[in-house]
Amino acid sequence: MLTDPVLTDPVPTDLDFHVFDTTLRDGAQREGVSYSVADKLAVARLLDEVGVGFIEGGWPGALPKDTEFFARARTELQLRHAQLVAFGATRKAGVRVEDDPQVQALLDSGAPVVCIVAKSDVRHVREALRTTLEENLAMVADTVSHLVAAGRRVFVDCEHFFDGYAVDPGYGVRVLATAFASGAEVGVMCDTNGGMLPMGVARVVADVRGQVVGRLGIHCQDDTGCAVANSLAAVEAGVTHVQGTANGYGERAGNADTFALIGNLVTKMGLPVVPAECLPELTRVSAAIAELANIAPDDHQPFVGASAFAHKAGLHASAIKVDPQLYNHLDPAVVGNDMRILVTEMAGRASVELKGRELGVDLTGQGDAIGRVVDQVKVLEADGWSFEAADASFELLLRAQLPGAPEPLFELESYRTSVEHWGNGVVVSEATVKVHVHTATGERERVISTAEGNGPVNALDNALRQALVGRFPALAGVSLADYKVRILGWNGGTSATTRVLIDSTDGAGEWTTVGVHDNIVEASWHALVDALTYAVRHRAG
Ligand SMILES: CC(=O)SCCNC(=O)CCNC(=O)[C@H](O)C(C)(C)COP(=O)(O)OP(=O)(O)OC[C@H]1O[C@@H](n2cnc3c(N)ncnc32)[C@H](O)[C@@H]1OP(=O)(O)O
Ligand SMILES: CC(=O)C(=O)O
Repeated sequence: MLTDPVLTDPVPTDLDFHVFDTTLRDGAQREGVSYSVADKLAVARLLDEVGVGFIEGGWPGALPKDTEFFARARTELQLRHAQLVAFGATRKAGVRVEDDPQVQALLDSGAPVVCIVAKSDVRHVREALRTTLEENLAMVADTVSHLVAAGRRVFVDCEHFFDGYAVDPGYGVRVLATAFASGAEVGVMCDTNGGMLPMGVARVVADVRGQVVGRLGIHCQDDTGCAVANSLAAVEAGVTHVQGTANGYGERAGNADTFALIGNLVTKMGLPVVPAECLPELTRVSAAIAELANIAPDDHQPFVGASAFAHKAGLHASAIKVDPQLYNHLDPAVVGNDMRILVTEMAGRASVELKGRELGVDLTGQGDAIGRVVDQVKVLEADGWSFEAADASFELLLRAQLPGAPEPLFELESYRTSVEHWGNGVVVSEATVKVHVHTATGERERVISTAEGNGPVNALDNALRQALVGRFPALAGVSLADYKVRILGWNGGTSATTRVLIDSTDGAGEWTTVGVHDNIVEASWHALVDALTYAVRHRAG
């Protein structure tokens, strides 16, 4: 019997339904992903926070890292909701289950649940396993009974179930029936090659339900882009165990996305498959796992992406102003996400009003100013400017149209930058700025400042901040965090319109500004001036 359980009893939902996450097993089969054991432990903790019932941690015995993961999980993982699952295969053909080291490693892992993969397509049994259909059934029966006798809960992943069903439906059903008769708790129908569509999945699941007694599950790969839809169709047809991976990471095109599955099952199908308090964790956990996997988050991912509730079109904004539900399929807060309004060339007056609200700018009675901002943004965007990612530049532009708008921080007399390549291979930039700064007593003071930098923009930034810091001390704590350049189109020769985005930080927060010009240094200058102006007006004290 199991003597050293890894986990405490899970906190049940009020529904008999399994959400089974395989980020750490199938998700790790995605090209480019390689978790350390510490990463795997961190991912497991995060998955537990979204309330999944089962976390498949890997294949102990096959991968040393996974063996270590299960060993460390015994002392380092305290999960509140999930049970840990060890993945493995049925015993080898012609080998006694007691003598199969791969099966023994599953027991040694200490995981309270074991999920074994079994062949359920006659072609795979004959061609890949090179054994008989009867021996494959014996492999399933022996492995399941052995693990159950040792006190494990056993789930069986029936590989290539749907493809096999098209060739010999009776055999896949026999594999499921054998698994259940041997003590398996779940028989999972796998769309291993990911070639199914929802209609086909629903048909097969409904057909199989009438032929076996036991909990059926679904595992879908995303090769047709239908993994989530296929899984939901299977639920509709009667399965009560769904497998997915965080952000849909997985072999080839990936798996069903656990977060989209949970979002849809709870909010669209009315199935409380995770504890209610876990649902708002989806967005945070999705981003944190992307970080650990070292994959840039997909902003457009349903439910949890940064753009999942971002509205660009003016007509959308005008309806959202009346009622956000008119253009949102869900209140974003339900899954821990936020609605955002984007002000671009596609904006109308309502977009600017809502953006103003988001930025904390009071636009009551400012109809004319709002109209001027809409027009100005359209003209600037036609010239290559983009305020979508540059909220700080937009806020300065907006406030400049309001009564009592503040004076610029300084007037520019001139700036100059140079790049020197010294004989020893060192490249140094220098910049000089000449500005007129308004002093506290209202005088105009001419300041000339020269500074070096590792590039012309860095030198300009240093020289300008040096010129202004005496008057605006908060600038001492401001620095460039990121610098992005986009060439918007060649005008011939080396001339092109260049858009520069600058992220600045004062240690407590970040803000983004934009500049556009044919000359990259001048484009950068615009973005720099906005960055420092924003720091003085909206970050200082
Ligand atoms: C659909 C899925 O995603 S299932 C998950 C697949 N995951 C992985 O393969 C990742 C981890 N895999 C590994 O580390 C290795 O492949 C190992 C350790 C499992 C096996 O490595 P090796 O012993 O070198 O074998 P190899 O990978 O070449 O072949 C797999 C063996 O398992 C057998 N096998 C395949 N599926 C099953 C099964 N369901 N039940 C029993 N045996 C199986 C094959 O017949 C083959 O046996 P053979 O060596 O006697 O010909
Ligand atoms: C088990 C599994 O990962 C599959 O069949 O795709």
